[in-house]
Amino acid sequence: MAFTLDDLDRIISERASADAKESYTRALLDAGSVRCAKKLGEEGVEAALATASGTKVELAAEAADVLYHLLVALKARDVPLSDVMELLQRRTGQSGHAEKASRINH
Ligand SMILES: N=c1c2ncn([C@@H]3O[C@H](COP(=O)(O)OP(=O)(O)OP(=O)(O)O)[C@@H](O)[C@H]3O)c2ncn1[C@@H]1O[C@H](COP(=O)(O)O)[C@@H](O)[C@H]1O
Repeated sequence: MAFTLDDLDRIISERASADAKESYTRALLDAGSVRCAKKLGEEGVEAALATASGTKVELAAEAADVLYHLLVALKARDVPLSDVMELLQRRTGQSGHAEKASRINH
């Protein structure tokens, strides 16, 4: 079966209770949400650079880093992945242009 974001999220939740010496995830969470935010920002920039001028392999690797660090950031702020997926699901009925207009008008 294909590996999913839910699978990665589950691993991150499990590793959150590991020892920080053994788990990069636990070490990041111990360092706090500002450190998680910094890593997410760095990986986002690296993914953007790879999108503009990297190879497809480089972009795939940077995208993997972004997804991992995004899930850790959500964990650091106690935002369940299911809340994010629910928002995305609600948006499926409309185009991106209509979704943007609805945010601007609120
Ligand atoms: N998917 C990932 C994953 N993707 C990226 N990374 C780490 O994210 C970091 C990327 O940051 P950089 O490239 O800037 O590397 P760095 O300079 O060493 O990082 P820092 O010292 O700045 O934190 C690297 O250390 C990567 O190893 C990940 N670390 C963990 N996972 C998953 O999380 C699971 C649990 O990991 P642990 O918590 O370490 O057991 C693993 O089994 C994986 O499934």
